Amino acid sequence: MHLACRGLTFRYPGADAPVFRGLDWALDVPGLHALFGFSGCGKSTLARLLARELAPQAGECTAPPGGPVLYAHNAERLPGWQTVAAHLDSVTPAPSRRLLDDLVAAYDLAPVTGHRFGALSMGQKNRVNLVRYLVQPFAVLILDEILANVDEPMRERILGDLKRRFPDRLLLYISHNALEVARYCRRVHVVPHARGGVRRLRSLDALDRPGGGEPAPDAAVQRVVYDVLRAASREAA
Ligand SMILES: Nc1ncnc2c1ncn2[C@@H]1O[C@H](COP(=O)(O)OP(=O)(O)OP(=O)(O)O)[C@@H](O)[C@H]1O
Repeated sequence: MHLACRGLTFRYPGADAPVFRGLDWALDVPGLHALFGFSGCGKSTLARLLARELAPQAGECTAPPGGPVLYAHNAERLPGWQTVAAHLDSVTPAPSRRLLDDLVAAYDLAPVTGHRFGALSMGQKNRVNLVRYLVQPFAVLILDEILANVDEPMRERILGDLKRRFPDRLLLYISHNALEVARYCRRVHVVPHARGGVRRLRSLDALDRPGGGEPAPDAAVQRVVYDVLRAASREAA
């Protein structure tokens, strides 16, 4: 399994500098991974390149076999006039019916399935949007700030569930929460801030037990992630 970029160069029309300049990066194990970096470093741009919503000026992205690369983000809006149940029913393929019921229960959406999408809170909308993607066939699902406005216990519940439920598929989670990505993600792929374009990412393995054995305190875990991000950004500046 490989989700990869080779020699990826991308510049927005009219921009002074590229966001990526000859980026080489590969992700070769399934499970829940994270893309982490300061605001504006290029996480969403990379996600859209991987999902082929944007075309690079040079280089390419390759996806693993077994389905499309889907890109879910927190600004997506479903039809406001339809009930949640009607919408989820209409987009769920027959083999995923059971999965849909499980996810609605697990993510605490049962109380709002009879409501119109437009009448939901932001956190409820984002959970419905997430479920809508999880029931589709995919090889890779990119989750860009998909749990924004969802409370902490529910975020933890969902991230734990994603890890357990989809161990053989590739989920790439974009979040600004260092502790969350370090605790839940198999690898954290750190995107440095690089003025002339990002050339490489740093990948950190399972950070929840850096000392081996005992879980490390929250502050220590956060520090590891930010130390790597700052060092990579200094190097790339
Ligand atoms: N449509 C666009 N046109 C021109 N420049 C853009 C466009 N979208 C993003 N950019 C620029 O590209 C860079 C990377 O943006 P991107 O949205 O990928 O960052 P990000 O890491 O996802 O940020 P955040 O964490 O704030 O969501 C930023 O400098 C941004 O200003």
